[in-house]
Amino acid sequence: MSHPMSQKPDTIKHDTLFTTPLDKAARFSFDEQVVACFPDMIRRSVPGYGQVLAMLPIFARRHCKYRQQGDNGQRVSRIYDLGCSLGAASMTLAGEFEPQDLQIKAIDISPAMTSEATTLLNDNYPKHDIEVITADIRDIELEPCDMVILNLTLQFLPAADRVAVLEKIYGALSEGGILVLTEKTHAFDEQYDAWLVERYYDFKRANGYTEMEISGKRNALENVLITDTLDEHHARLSDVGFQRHLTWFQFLNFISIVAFK
Ligand SMILES: Nc1ncnc2c1ncn2[C@@H]1O[C@H](C[S@+](CC[C@H]([NH3+])C(=O)[O-])CC(=O)[O-])[C@@H](O)[C@H]1O
Ligand SMILES: O=C(O)C(=O)Cc1ccccc1
Repeated sequence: MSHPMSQKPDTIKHDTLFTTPLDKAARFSFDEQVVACFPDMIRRSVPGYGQVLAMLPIFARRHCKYRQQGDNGQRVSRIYDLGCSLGAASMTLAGEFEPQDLQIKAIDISPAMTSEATTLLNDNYPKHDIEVITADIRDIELEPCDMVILNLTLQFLPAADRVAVLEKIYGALSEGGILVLTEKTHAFDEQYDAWLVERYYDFKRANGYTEMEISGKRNALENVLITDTLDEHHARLSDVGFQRHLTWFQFLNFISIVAFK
């Protein structure tokens, strides 16, 4: 399987966003500048990003049982990709399923992201039923579905809004369906956390980021990307009704949980 974002390599810019000193107060935002280098940025900044994506079709194969009614009346599996950015998760799924088997709804609040995601998904998978929607995932209603993907998205919502989004997902999932929740976390223990953060910066250095880029991005993400601990994630999933949820992936401070309906 080719990497989902390797389809248009000539148009992907190298991430140089934090190579020059910036206004210290500048907040990170998913604007056109980030969109242009996003595949490079996320690959170099998120340990295990490609490995997590590659497992999504494998999970879908086991948990999507064509229970939903498609727009044309036939049975399909409906999958939500919430905070889809450029649609990498949707792209990976489309690549492994026949067009008639899936209905994908990919949602992101950033118009710069959804505009580019629409082009990428339509160009690569014109026959698939993929709808890209520009919306806040806190506001939308979810239709009955078999799989929900929150790949590095919940961490960008205000902490107070996270329960309501997860409750909505729990309510929409069919029996046997799954939520895949991937997040950056922090460790409760300060020493473990310091170790993980330092090794994460080593990971970034190994991927070519300089000290200025690392500290610039850290400042820009302050109060924008707000991490929970792994325990907080599991407690919240229990609170909204999920009786079974398992950490299936961890790479430094990045984790992925599967929650079973
Ligand atoms: N309230 C919101 N509603 C909708 N979208 C939102 C909201 N808040 C933030 N976003 C969107 O969540 C995405 C987070 S990136 C996801 C990567 C992708 N899942 C991937 O598999 O490549 C992760 C990262 O950059 O670390 C951005 O596109 C935001 O616009
Ligand atoms: O780069 C970081 O520090 C991260 O936590 C990952 C990331 C990747 C892409 C956008 C925002 C955060």
